Amino acid sequence: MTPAARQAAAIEVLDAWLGGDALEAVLTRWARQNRYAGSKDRAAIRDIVYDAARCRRSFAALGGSETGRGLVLGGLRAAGVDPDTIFTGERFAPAPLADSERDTVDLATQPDPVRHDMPDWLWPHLSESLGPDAGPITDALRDRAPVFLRANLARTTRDAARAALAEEGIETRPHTLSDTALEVTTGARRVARSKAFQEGLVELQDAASQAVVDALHVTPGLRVLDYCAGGGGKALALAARGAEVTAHDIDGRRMSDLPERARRAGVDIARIAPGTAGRGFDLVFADAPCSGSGSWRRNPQGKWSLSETGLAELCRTQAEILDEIAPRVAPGGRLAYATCSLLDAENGRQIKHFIERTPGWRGVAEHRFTPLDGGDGFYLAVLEREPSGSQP
Ligand SMILES: C[S@@+](CC[C@H](N)C(=O)[O-])C[C@H]1O[C@@H](n2cnc3c(N)ncnc32)[C@H](O)[C@@H]1O
Repeated sequence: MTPAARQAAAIEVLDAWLGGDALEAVLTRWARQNRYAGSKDRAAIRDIVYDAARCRRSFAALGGSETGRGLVLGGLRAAGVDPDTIFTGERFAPAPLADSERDTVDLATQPDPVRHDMPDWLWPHLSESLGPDAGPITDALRDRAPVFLRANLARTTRDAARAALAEEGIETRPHTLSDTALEVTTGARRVARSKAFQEGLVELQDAASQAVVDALHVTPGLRVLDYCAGGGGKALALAARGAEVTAHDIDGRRMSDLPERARRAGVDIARIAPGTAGRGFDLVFADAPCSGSGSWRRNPQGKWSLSETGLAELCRTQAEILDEIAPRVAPGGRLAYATCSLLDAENGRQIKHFIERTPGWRGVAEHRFTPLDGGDGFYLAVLEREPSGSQP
């Protein structure tokens, strides 16, 4: 496909997305209906579409309309590409620009939520949560996320994993966020098929997600309940550091890949049915459901689908989860609460309210990671239960 044909395909996909379909579903459908497109074409179209989804408002402003055509036009202008080289009207290319599409705007004159690609209602929450960093952090969410791997300490070291990947042509560099983190610099699309991955030397995991696990300072034999285990990314990292992990999730199906992932990683993780978590754990960890605002580089749809009522609902669920897990911590043990959110309502404020309403707990550590550190945005609070705590 020519560059112009790829942009035309992206216009079609974006129109379907703006019409309400999920981005991944539209991309899959487009590929099925256009089998002539090779893997390089599909990857290029995907990149165009995801860039436009991340930069929806600024591209729409630059392109003059919030349509697939407007987003693609705005994206070309943002990248400094002359749109007339793409909008040629030749076979498979988008139609030439109309006069009305030749007007351009200066992004610097646009309101903050447009310049930083955020919904209007969310901007005050972000400003309040991030202060003067709101602009730089939300701008970082407009970029593509790097691909990070976690060296699986249950099987190897970071240096050995790096060397094994390099033998397969996958180049990486250590990342400062975690002593297990590797950032892929070449060959990211080959990782999942590589021998190093298949043999469990590495896992795909964001670097800040790894840093969250590091900050839990797990020691071998520590009894950990991962209360919101989901696909098990953090459960696997905890087990690789020697913890005795019990994985729980309100939706047991979300943990269905965990046995296979644990086998590949060479670790044991006990899975329990929803609602059957016991008590007396040294550490109870809740990687809570959240807005996902720290990971909107990877899932840009999230920032447009989150609503004020949706956020309030998430905050209620997070408070309930904190109340559910607190009694499961042994006296003198720890509770850890994490989100991949940048919003104080889901993070510090949530913990402040928990400590206010729950006797017998004190905060011992708090960590905040933002995309400016390289990985996704994450929040972690670690609390300690008093040895003679008044919890039931
Ligand atoms: C952020 S994801 C977990 C990601 C996972 N820890 C990882 O590292 O791959 C949050 C998980 O919380 C689960 N969840 C939502 N509400 C819950 C609740 N009330 N109790 C337990 N789990 C819950 C969701 O099903 C989801 O799998």
